[in-house]
Amino acid sequence: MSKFGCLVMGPAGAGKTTFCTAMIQHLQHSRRSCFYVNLDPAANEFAYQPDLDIRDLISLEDVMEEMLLGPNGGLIFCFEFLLQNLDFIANAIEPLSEEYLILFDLPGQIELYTHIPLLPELVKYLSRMGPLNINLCAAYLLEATFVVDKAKFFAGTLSAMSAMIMMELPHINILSKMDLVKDQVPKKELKRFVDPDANLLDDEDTGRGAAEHTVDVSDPREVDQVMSGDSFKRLNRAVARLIDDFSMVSFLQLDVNDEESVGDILSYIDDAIQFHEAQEPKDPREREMEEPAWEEG
Ligand SMILES: Nc1nc2c(ncn2[C@@H]2O[C@H](COP(=O)(O)OP(=O)(O)OP(=O)(O)O)[C@@H](O)[C@H]2O)c(=O)[nH]1
Repeated sequence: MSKFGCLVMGPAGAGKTTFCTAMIQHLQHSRRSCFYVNLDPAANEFAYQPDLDIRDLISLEDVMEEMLLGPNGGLIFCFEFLLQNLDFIANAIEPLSEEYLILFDLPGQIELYTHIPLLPELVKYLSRMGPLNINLCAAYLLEATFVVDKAKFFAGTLSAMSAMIMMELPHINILSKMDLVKDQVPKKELKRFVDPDANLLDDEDTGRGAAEHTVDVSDPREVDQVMSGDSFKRLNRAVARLIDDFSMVSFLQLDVNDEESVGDILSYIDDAIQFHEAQEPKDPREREMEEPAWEEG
């Protein structure tokens, strides 16, 4: 029997927990079952108490105190500990039927999505490749307020791409907190961020025609000059073109105060994990054939 889930990812403060809350409410209104898993060992408050909470296994505060680690080292320790105690997740999830949507609320430390292999290892365990056999997708949230600063927006887009490459899961990118920008940024302009358009950066002074110069990276003054000058703008443009040329990233827009917007995102999640197909009644023999064979070790 398959299970269905969504990993909610994104930088600190992107609105992951708020999104999970809105999604739980929407699922409840639609009479659908939801299982909410908090995987952030530093989380504080929740509108909905998680059904499974990593803090019942290990808390970041205790780790930092006992191991004399900072917040980032502490988080890595917590995830390593979770990976050594996967029964903690399995015992809670194994009994769930395929009607449940399992929401995993992840921490906001960006390094988890960029260069530390802990999350891919967890994904492998949870997903169809592993014993829990969850049809998983990833929802990556980026704050819509980033559209005001185009370089920041493209840097955020790169982090979303990095997560896509690391997780190898069906992936949905979401511009969160749309309520904060929809009255400030014209709809037509916003559309250019939804399917990122490299020409956005051409709208600004891009320093075309600046003299080519090899930078001495050992000289902080030269590096400073580059980061605030023409080379930096050219680098931004090159990155934006790469994203645009390969149509690598596009965004859905989320306004958590608008039930329709939350419902639209849920439809994309359902499609990505093929939720509705699994709810159709099946011939028992067909069901048996679909069960993947998982071998221990
Ligand atoms: N206006 C507005 N504020 C939001 C929205 N979503 C989240 N916020 C606010 O943004 C802040 C961070 O929201 P969270 O949901 O805690 O973000 P998070 O990504 O879970 O944060 P971390 O767990 O620290 O990574 C809170 O103050 C929220 O009230 C939104 O859609 N609109």
